[in-house]
Amino acid sequence: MLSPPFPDDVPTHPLLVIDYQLLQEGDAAEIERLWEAARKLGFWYLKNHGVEEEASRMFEMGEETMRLPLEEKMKYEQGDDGRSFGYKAAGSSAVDASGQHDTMEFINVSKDDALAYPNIVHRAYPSTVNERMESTISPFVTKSVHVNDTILEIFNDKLGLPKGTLTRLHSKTEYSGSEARTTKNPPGYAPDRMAIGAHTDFGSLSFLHNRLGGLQVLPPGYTEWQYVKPIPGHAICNVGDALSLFSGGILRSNLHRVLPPPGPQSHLDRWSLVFFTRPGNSIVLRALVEDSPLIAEAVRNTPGKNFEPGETAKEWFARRVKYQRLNNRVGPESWKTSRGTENE
Ligand SMILES: O=C(O)CCC(=O)C(=O)O
Ligand SMILES: [Fe+2]
Repeated sequence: MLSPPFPDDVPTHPLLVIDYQLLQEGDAAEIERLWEAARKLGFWYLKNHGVEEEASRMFEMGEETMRLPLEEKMKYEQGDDGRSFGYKAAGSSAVDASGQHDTMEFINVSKDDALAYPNIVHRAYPSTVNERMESTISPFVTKSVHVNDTILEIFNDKLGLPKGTLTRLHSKTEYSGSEARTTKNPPGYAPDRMAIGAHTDFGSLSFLHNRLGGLQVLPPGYTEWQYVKPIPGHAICNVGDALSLFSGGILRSNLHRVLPPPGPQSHLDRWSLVFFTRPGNSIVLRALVEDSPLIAEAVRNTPGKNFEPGETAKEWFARRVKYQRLNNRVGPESWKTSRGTENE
């Protein structure tokens, strides 16, 4: 898919490029660079991840799904009770406290549903999803889980946690909010109109595939949003709230948002694809202070911060999704209720 280049006259933020191949080989210098990226910004590029073909097929699945009549897609809508799985129509969520609506549609497929197919764990999906569950979605999910698990194991060691701690919190045997998401944002909106509002991700790790620009980060100490330039073959990875809480804030869950693609890309449909790894539903989100002296020390050194929101991963996730939905909005306080680690 050839598209006009990302413009060179907009502010971009460089991310460290991490080589997944080297991570798998246990390369100490590469692990150190990943550790730096995850603590300082919480975002990095990942190359040599081996999921390019599966990602391309996921984009095809997304195109087939978004081409369905809106009425058909709405049969699989995520609803207002805080569930993410299913279809999210453009305009159903707020992008800020004023209640401005988002412009992006999603299809979210649960990891559990993809891997159990044709059995249903959580819910049913449109025909275009079902037709590609085995050929496209399940292989993408399986590979993405493996990439994120590899990174979680590295963080486990660097955080000084007993072996297998983070793996256990993201267990293969417990259902979770982990999901694959394909998004579409149509052209025609003002260049500064948010497609998705400023947020931190809700789970542990996000594995994002972008073709066009539009993703922006607000790096620590900055007051101006910066674009993250898409690089062919490079995924964009980031830390989410759950992992930030587990680590006592050592790992950074950074604010980001999506605008229309800048410059000559602005007249195109913008597609993106994410795999979100989230903890098992029953896992209580809190700093793992008893398991790691490093985490205990990090918490001691940031006395103003609350690393114990008193929610399970499922509750945290549902609250955040639910109160972003405009159907649940009663005022600016609804946006506040939907927040995670953003304001800390
Ligand atoms: O589309 C993108 O580039 C990012 C999407 C995102 O931040 C999200 O879905 O949480
Ligand atoms: Fe995000």
